[in-house]
Amino acid sequence: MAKAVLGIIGGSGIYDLPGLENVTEKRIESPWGDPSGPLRIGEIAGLPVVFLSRHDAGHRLSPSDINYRANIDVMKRAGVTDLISLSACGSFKEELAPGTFVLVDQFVDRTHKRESSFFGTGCVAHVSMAHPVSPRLRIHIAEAARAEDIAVVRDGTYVCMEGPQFSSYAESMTYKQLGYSVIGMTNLPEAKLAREAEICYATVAMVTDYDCWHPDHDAVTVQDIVKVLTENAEKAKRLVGRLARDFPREHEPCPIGSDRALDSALITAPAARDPALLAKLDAVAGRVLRG
Ligand SMILES: CSC[C@H]1O[C@H](OP(=O)(O)O)[C@H](O)[C@@H]1O
Ligand SMILES: Nc1ncnc2[nH]cnc12
Repeated sequence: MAKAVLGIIGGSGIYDLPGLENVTEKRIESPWGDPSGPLRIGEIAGLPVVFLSRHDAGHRLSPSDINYRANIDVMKRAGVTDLISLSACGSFKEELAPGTFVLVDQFVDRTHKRESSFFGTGCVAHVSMAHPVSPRLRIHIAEAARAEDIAVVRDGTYVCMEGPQFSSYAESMTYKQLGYSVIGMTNLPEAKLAREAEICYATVAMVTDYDCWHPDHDAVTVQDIVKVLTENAEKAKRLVGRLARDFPREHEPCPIGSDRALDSALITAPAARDPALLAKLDAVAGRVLRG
């Protein structure tokens, strides 16, 4: 069995991972372009942990400008088997108040400017996204949260909007009426690409606001979000510390096959494959392409 390597992508408010020990900062080259920044590679309680700040230091990158393909590719090159996103989000449910952590199990894609596949002309693949989140990872996160006395909601649907503007009132009401739980701007391209790269993925969606649907709350502003972020970030770091301490040292096979997603996904005949694209796919799909 492969050694488990835990990847953490930090979103808004999480630009570093205190508690990471023996850290080396590494800039891994990717054929997909520049990742958000260097990887911080270290360990927590002996477990290898790789951290990447999604928006980079100083929140330099907007959600539409993040190179999600390069980010997932370098995580794969660093050996990450299990990837957790720590993300800020707005809430569509009264009971999911700011400060609540939601372990989402479904995503809805409302983005339109993202490169969210490694595959294309010269090597076509269709992976399943029926269950985008690795159930085992969600269970481990929920157990770590219980041990740390951090309240989490164990399921929910995250709608990923393009942004960077927040939703209009009509959009917010529509998503609420459709029964979605939370909204953000970043997680769906990551979930899709992680699946293609056969990395187990889970999201900790940390509620910062009620978007703009709530009659008793003003429309969301960055200032409001930042106030809640600091508190959420402190809890998230505690959660990750516990998760890493208790995480299995061997990668557990994913019950829904996230880590074997390419077994039945490639459709382009070997003779029709483009060698240049195959070269770029070396890290994410080498397992199946090399045979
Ligand atoms: C700072 S508010 C909007 C911003 O926050 C979320 O970022 P992340 O998912 O990286 O935590 C949201 O997706 C937007 O990018
Ligand atoms: N209301 C909201 N909409 C989109 N992304 C968010 N991130 C945090 N709050 C958000």
